[in-house]
Amino acid sequence: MADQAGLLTCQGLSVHYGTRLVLDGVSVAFASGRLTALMGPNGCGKSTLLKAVMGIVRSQGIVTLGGAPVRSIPRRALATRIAWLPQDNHCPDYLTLAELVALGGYARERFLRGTSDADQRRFAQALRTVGLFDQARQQVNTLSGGQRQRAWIAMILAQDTGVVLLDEPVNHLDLRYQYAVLELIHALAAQHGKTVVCVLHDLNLAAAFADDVVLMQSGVVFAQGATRSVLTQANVQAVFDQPVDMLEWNGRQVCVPRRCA
Ligand SMILES: Nc1ncnc2c1ncn2[C@@H]1O[C@H](COP(=O)(O)OP(=O)(O)OP(=O)(O)O)[C@@H](O)[C@H]1O
Repeated sequence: MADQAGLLTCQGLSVHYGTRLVLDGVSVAFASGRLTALMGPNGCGKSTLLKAVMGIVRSQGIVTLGGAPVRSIPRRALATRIAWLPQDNHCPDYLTLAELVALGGYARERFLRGTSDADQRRFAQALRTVGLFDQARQQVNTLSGGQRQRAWIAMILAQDTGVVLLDEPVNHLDLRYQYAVLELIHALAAQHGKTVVCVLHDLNLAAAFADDVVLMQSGVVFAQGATRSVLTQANVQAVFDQPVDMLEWNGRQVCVPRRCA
């Protein structure tokens, strides 16, 4: 049974940027132990939904975690329960990889105590997991785009929260690391019981790794549920305005876009 403490819900969530409504009454539930892919065309509101959950943008509606309104949770406590990896991440030039990952443990540090041995072990393990342990002393700005992306993922792992929100975490990654990182993200849900929400553009990666899909269009939820029931030819064509074939291969759905010309 899903852990209710990790249940993240949005009820009637709306966001305006200025006078423009970009999220229109979104109601979704993200269960623990499951990897949910948040999908939809560019500009449909995926990042805005994650920002609204984190309270980064002003919203109407209610977000709850474990039944309690997220707004009622103090920011520092929230950082021990929800980790959010935005789409574009920047850090000061001088920061090393080890220092970046250690930032993930900041919310748990106790006043004047610094980091514990257990924290240090967790940071080292996070770096090993993303294959960057040997680069720990290297400055983040000297890493390649893909290595940098893995460094940020290590920071999120070091934060060790029950809920993990990832905005396009496999951007810039080569084929091997797309799969390695998504295996890892899937394991966070499947083996560690975390609630994992991941913005993905690649339908085939979603079909391979996601338990559930929330498919958005123009600020609303077009379909949500088990991956297989959401990633249908009709849904995909309607939302992306692109003819596709959905094939079955090795018990998995494969999306093949059709060339129109
Ligand atoms: N700070 C902002 N001010 C004004 N409009 C914004 C702002 N941030 C996003 N928008 C607009 O809100 C809409 C939703 O943006 P959002 O970034 O949530 O989309 P998305 O689904 O994550 O897109 P993508 O797949 O391209 O990352 C877009 O039309 C975008 O231009």
